[in-house]
Amino acid sequence: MIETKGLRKSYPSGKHGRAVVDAVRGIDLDVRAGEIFGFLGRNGAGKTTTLRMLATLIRPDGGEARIAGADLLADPAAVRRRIGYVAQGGGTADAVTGREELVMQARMYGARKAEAVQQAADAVGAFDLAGFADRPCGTYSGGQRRRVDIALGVIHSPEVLFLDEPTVALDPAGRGQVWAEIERLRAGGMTVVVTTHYLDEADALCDRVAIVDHGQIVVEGTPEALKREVSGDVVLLGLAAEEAGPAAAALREQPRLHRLEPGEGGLRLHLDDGAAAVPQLLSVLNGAGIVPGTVQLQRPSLDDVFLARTGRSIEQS
Ligand SMILES: Nc1ncnc2c1ncn2[C@@H]1O[C@H](COP(=O)(O)OP(=O)(O)OP(=O)(O)O)[C@@H](O)[C@H]1O
Repeated sequence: MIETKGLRKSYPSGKHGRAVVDAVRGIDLDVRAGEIFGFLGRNGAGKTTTLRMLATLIRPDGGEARIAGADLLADPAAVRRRIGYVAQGGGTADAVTGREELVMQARMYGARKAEAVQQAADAVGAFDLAGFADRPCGTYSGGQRRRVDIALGVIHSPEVLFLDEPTVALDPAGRGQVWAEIERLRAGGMTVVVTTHYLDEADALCDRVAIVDHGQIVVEGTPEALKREVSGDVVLLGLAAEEAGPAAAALREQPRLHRLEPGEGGLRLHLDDGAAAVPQLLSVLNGAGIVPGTVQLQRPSLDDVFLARTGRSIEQS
């Protein structure tokens, strides 16, 4: 549905604009129809610039892209008709009601007056906006406003929707509502590309993700596959202080074990395939007369993937 090759963009920077910032340095993407694709990266990694290029808002300096069958550089107007774009922070005005915004948006896409009113009414129903659609947008909660933003982005039934940080600054309930809408759109067959730096959300909701760093994709895949590639799980054994030494001695030769260290009221074991290893560990400990008070298995998260692939956590700029 979206294929890009070597997409790049630089901006002039410095006092006289002579220096350049290479914001996007050659991005290859292959987003499939009907998937939620997550674009993950730190502030300044190049996510917004990439999205804005794909949404025809800025022209790439180089590379090529096809979106929903149309060529981005040769026929941006065709691309524009087939996509929706919701900017970071959206575009609603405080004094205007959600319904009025929806009608104006439908008109902008060429609908006649009556048709636009009907499309706005349909959107109010589909996005469950009836409770507030006739109040000015300035009175909405963050989550309500974002739902109106998304409804505006899809008023013309695009094939692809680009969402830039749709859940930033929302409380957990608002984030949940926004993701529920995104999932509903996907269930209706829409392809959704979303940037976020909430890795837990991306893990739970994206079919595939790409991690972007310094304007380039460093890795791409399903959250599951990426997490599997980060070697090893962690098993935490809760042990009495006097048991930790003998337990460490008994476990040191375990085949799947990479590292063993004291930690969190017992021992912390780094090993492959923790779920399979746990019964064996318990049986070895049992043989040494030790029964751990607690056993906890920690699988790698997308944060671990991010750290392993970029050398820093997503929170560090
Ligand atoms: N109009 C501009 N002029 C100059 N530099 C820019 C411009 N827009 C973006 N940049 C720079 O390009 C780089 C990439 O910015 P971009 O906004 O794409 O990153 P991002 O990953 O979306 O970050 P964020 O999550 O903070 O929005 C940054 O170094 C940014 O400062």
